[in-house]
Amino acid sequence: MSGDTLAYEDALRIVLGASTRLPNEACSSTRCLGRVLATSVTSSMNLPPFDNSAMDGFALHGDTTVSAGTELEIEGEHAAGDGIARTRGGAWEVMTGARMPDGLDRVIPVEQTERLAASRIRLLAHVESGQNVRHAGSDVHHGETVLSAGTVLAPQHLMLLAALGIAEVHVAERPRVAVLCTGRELVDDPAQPLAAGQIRNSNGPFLAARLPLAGADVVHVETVGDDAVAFESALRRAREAGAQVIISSGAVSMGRYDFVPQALERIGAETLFHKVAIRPGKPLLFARLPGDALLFGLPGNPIAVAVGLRFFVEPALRVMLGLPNETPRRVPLFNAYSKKPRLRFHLKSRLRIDAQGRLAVEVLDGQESYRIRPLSDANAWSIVPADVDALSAGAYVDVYGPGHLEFPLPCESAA
Ligand SMILES: Nc1nc2c(c(=O)[nH]1)N[C@H]1C(S)=C(S)[C@@H](COP(=O)(O)OP(=O)(O)OC[C@H]3O[C@@H](n4cnc5c(N)ncnc54)[C@H](O)[C@@H]3O)O[C@H]1N2
Ligand code: MOO
Repeated sequence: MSGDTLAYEDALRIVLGASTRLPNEACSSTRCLGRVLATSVTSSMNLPPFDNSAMDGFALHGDTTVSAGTELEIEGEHAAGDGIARTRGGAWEVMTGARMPDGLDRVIPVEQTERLAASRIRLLAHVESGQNVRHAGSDVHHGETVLSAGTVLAPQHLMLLAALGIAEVHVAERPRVAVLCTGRELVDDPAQPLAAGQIRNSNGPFLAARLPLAGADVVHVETVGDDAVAFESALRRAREAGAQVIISSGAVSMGRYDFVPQALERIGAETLFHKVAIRPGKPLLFARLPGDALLFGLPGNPIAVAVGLRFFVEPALRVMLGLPNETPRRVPLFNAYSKKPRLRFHLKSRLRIDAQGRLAVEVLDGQESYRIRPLSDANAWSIVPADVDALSAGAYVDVYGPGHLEFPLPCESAA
């Protein structure tokens, strides 16, 4: 506890303890981008599958070095894609990627040869055994483990799977998540003019856009007014859509219309905590619903929603996906920062390269939880722990990427 409010570390422990690993499923290797590999992948072939030429040139054989000046008959031509060819002791004209004719063990590039007649060459350089040959299995050998469980599949992994002819992999099921935004002030349709007191729903589109990047499948999105009955119906629809995690925004604080805690009590949910010693997002609520779906009641302010997603929901998604807890990067502060003690701060930040080419993190101006403009300039979060009140420029802070599967490397320099 921090004062009478739960410390972030304790709240996180509760979230992790309530989250369970999802089952695995088979996934076509052409459609597995971004999925988390559940079982390691082993190659059942050599890569390259056969000895082949690394150069356009001439394949030949020798017991030792074949010397410059040697003259050879050209027996034939062998291009990438050609099948078996057998030597009678001469040279074969080969193209890059061509299977090495049987019995030949080295390749001399065409520019190191001189054409004497239509079918005769002279070597202009020595050639050693194995020279310019890409041997079978030299990249991946049969039986080798090439990808380990927990790999988040990226395009380079799909390249490897394709090269190895692996059609299907086993991945963790994607957590199914629903998003419910509360507030009668909210307008969903961007074309609808705002009446007095109304605002546009920005939390809904943010969550719906971020969740797939965090490995989740968004199965239901709904906006409801300040109405506990409508909220309970929306919870039912979210669960009917198969949601294992429900994220709500708004109505968890102290106001007259902050009905989420009471609605949860009425449907028999178990509230695991309400209020955490953090800023922003202090009134955050976490509950287990009947039927076991988890509910994250995020405070309505947009940055409280962003922090709730990043530092509470995403750690739960990692457990569900079979990923270990995240380790932050330690990065020096570009600017000094001070705050009041007792709350852990999650700060909209920007990783930058300083004048000496070193990585630094800048805490952006405008940290209030209603200010979304600085979030659009941010590419990272930096953390100032509850027991720290002032940090000077150059002090190291924990830094997290914008999503648990993303870590930015800035390309622009600090002004
Ligand atoms: N007396 C107190 N008042 C407040 C406290 C407190 O401790 N005592 N905590 C403040 C903090 S911190 C936060 S955060 C907010 C959280 O309030 P709620 O979760 O009840 O959220 P709402 O009141 O529904 O909304 C807060 C704010 O966010 C705007 N909002 C809501 N949903 C959306 C959306 N989908 N898109 C864009 N903006 C949204 C809403 O209009 C409000 O301005 O409570 C403080 N008050
Ligand atoms: O938690 Mo609130 O988001 O500080 O405004």
